[in-house]
Amino acid sequence: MSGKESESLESLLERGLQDLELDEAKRIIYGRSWTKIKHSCDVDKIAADLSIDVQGYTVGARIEQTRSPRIVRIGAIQNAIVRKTTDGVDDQRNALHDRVGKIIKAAADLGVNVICMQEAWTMPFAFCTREKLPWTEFAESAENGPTTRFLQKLALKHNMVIVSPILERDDVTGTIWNTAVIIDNHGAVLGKHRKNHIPRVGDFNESTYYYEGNTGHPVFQTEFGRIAVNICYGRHHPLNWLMFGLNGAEIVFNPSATVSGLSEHLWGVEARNAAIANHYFTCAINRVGAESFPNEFTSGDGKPAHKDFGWFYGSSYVTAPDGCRTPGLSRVKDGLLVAELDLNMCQQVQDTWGFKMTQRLPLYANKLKEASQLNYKPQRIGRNQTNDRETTDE
Ligand SMILES: NC(=O)NCCC(=O)O
Repeated sequence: MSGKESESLESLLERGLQDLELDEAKRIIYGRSWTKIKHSCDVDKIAADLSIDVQGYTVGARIEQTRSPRIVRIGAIQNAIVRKTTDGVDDQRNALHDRVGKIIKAAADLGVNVICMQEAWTMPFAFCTREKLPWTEFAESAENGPTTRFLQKLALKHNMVIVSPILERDDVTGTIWNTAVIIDNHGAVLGKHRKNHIPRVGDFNESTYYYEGNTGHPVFQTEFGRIAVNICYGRHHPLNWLMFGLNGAEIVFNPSATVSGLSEHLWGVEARNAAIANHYFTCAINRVGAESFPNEFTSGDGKPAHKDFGWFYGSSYVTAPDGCRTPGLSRVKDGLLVAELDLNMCQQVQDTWGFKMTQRLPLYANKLKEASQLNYKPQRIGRNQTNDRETTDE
């Protein structure tokens, strides 16, 4: 590799494998393959005009006798920041509104019913700096801020549900939260969800800005299915995914911001496993590109002072309840992923595998209550492993 970021896992596979071998490799990695959507409009022109990676896939469920298919098209937008981090806050946010607004329009042309952007899509992921200004000025009201106002018009115009992960400034307390705002297809703010699990890893110094969320695990009932949002670091917590499932989610969006060298080998595992374990669709979305900040920072992890976060590797993808996933979007380009799915698959897979029947919630509820007590005694059997070696002065 010439030191340049590789385009995608798929492009690497396609360079090394041909035809049947390539199909077999993808079958082993991704499971039953999704079929490319045959769009009526000129997708290549959309991709060229916007300079984005546009991919569209469809997966069907079995036809039932007593229920019609519940076909929904979901969209994921991944994008780099548009302006420099040293530009004005309003200029940076407006440039992102303009860029993402064009991609939302393209998604509408491609028939998307529900769309989700990446985590904190209206700003650079500046939480690495631990600086309060100007970054906290990106925080805005979930219900009445400029971003929600901007998207409400688009949601109504395109008859589209929009999931907008932003930095929220609580209207009453003035506190800041990492929040996903859900706007329904009539332009109304349906509600919001605040990020449940806040990282303290690498340069992800988010706990400097906001606390763990206090909105629980809401599932939003929309005309295009029951949706929920698991924001980034929450993807590492299976109980977080579980609760959205217990609340009846059919699609869980995972808007994220994460970098190569930290999480890329986990990226294809966690949202995919959540879909399998909870019998719902997941949509993992990651931003792309590198973001450099004016002042050097360190994060107490031994790395020398630096001004950037590393490479946000995109690679957004969708997984069906049966564990079959789409290829990922580009690692290096802005992108729009369209996935057409039949929500009936959730119940069909649940009936086939039965995890909601076999998951033994009362057992684990009791065990978790015990394990969360300060005086918890781990259930261990057998001899203690003696780790202490004889030390000899040589
Ligand atoms: N935004 C965020 O929570 N990132 C934490 C790092 C990771 O989860 O990969």
